[in-house]
Amino acid sequence: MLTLEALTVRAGDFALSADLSLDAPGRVAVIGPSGAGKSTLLDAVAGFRTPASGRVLWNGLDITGLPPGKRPVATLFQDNNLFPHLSLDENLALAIRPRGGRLDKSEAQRRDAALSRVGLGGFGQRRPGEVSGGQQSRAALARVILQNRPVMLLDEPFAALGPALKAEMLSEVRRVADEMGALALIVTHDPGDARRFAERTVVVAEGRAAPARPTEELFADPPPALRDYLGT
Ligand SMILES: Nc1ncnc2c1ncn2[C@@H]1O[C@H](COP(=O)(O)OP(=O)(O)OP(=O)(O)O)[C@@H](O)[C@H]1O
Repeated sequence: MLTLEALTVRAGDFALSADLSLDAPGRVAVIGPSGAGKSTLLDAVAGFRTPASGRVLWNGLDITGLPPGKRPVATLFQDNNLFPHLSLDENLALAIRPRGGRLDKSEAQRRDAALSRVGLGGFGQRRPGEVSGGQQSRAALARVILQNRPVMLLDEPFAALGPALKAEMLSEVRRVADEMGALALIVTHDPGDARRFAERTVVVAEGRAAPARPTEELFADPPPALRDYLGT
C-alpha cells in the first residue's frame, strides 16, 4: 500500500496537499485540470520533489527521505527518456546495471525476454532514432519491466501517439502491471483512458489530491471540480 500522509508539496508559489492511501496491486488514474499538480504529485512519490511536510509510506515504511533510485518506484516518462546514442539493448542493460558494465548470460536473457514481451524481439541493435515512436514507447515499457519495481508511475506516457496506438499501449501497460502485481499510477487528460485503464481514480484540483474513488462511480457522479474540468 502506498500512503501519502498529510503531505504538502510545494513548487514555487504552488502547494498541493494529499492525504490518501492506494492499495497494491491496482491501477489508478490521476486526472484534473492543467497545472493542478498531477506531475507534482507523481514527483513526490518518485522522490524528484521533497515534501514540505508529511510523509510517503510504502507498506508502512517511511520512504520520504529516500532518493529516487532507492524507492520501490519505476517511472515511464512522456519522452521515454531513452539515451539516443545507445542501442535499445544498451539502454535496457542500464535498467539491470545502472552503473554500466557487461551483462552476464542470464541478465542478457532477461533483457531479451523483456524486449520480446513488448513485441521488440530482434530490435535490440537499433538506436531509439531508428525505431518508430510506438516502438520507443514499447522499449521504455521494457525498461520498466526490467526495473521490476512494485510501483509504476506513468505521466501522460503516450500523449504523442495516435489514438489507436495509445489504446494499444495502455492495454499493454495494463497487462504488464497486472502480471507484475504492481501499483500503476497514470496521469491522463483523457477520461476515456482513465475508464479503460484504471479501477480507481484520484482527482487533483484546487490544491488537493482527493482520495481515490472507483473510476466508474466517479464519472457517473463527478464532484464539482471534475465536472468543471470535463465541461459537463
Ligand atoms: N519549478 C517550478 N517553479 C514554480 N512553479 C512550478 C514549478 N513546477 C511546477 N510549478 C507550478 O506548479 C503547479 C502544478 O504543476 P504540475 O506540473 O504538477 O501540474 P499538472 O497538473 O501536472 O499540469 P499539466 O496537466 O499541465 O501537465 C502549476 O501551477 C505550475 O505552474
